[in-house]
Amino acid sequence: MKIALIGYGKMGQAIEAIATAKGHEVVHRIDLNTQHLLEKEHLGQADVAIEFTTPETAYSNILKCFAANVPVVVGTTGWLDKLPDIKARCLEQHQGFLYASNFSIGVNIFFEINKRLAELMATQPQYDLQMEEIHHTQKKDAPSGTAITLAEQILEKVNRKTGWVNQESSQPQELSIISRRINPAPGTHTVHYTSAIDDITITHTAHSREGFAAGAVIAAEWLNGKKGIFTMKDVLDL
Ligand SMILES: NC(=O)C1=CN([C@@H]2O[C@H](COP(=O)(O)OP(=O)(O)OC[C@H]3O[C@@H](n4cnc5c(N)ncnc54)[C@H](O)[C@@H]3O)[C@@H](O)[C@H]2O)C=CC1
Ligand SMILES: O=C(O)C1=N[C@H](C(=O)O)C[C@H](O)C1
Repeated sequence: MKIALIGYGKMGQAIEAIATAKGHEVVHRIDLNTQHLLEKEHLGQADVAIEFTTPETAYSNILKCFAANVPVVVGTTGWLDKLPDIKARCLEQHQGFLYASNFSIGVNIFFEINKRLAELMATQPQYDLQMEEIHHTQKKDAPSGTAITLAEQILEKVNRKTGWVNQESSQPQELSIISRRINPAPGTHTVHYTSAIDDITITHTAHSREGFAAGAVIAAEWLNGKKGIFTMKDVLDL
């Protein structure tokens, strides 16, 4: 499979190592100084694009993939206000698009555990809850995309929380997400349920970026040749 990497930073390089070890060919490494490679004549040479850039640039890069008729796997976080627009354009233009706030298999299993725990806690108002995410200091967005996914899953089930805030909160209806930036931290996410009697805590800790990169390559292999809007849940059949 011919891959165009859009964003050749920490994730782009980790993805290249895994993709080439699996026998794929990286035909473009697109970064700030090689923006001309986003044009259709170049990008169109790839079977699939993998986009890990910045919250400010993901949207226009995805549109370039649509224009070049190349399915795109997107891992960039912090741009979700534009997700409805991207989904609409994807369908209008008959393109392939797969976004995940976290590509690691472990986190996607953790998402399923989080949903089930929230379902059980929905009828147990004696438990309050709080979330925490820890990442390296170069991270641009807060809370993390993964934390937002976890919070949305919880809010769908636990009616005593009406929304999330990215700070400590004394308002019982607010789900507090605390963001910490410490080096080195590839990504740790925790959901704490606390009561006067006991606590239940679930945590996923990434030991490196390998899980995110391996998941992104699996997603690209799966998306190759497909049209439509997908997530990691489709890839892993969860
Ligand atoms: N969904 C997931 O599983 C994961 C998502 N991420 C997200 O991926 C994104 C990138 O993360 P890292 O690689 O760690 O960041 P990074 O800062 O190491 O790399 C980003 C790269 O994008 C480049 N870039 C900036 N604007 C660009 C443009 N217009 N076109 C092409 N390249 C451009 C930068 O020069 C830089 O090399 C972040 O939003 C992060 O939150 C990170 C890890 C896992
Ligand atoms: O920026 C990162 O590094 C990560 N970003 C993703 C997020 O925002 O959830 C996924 C992972 O936690 C690493």
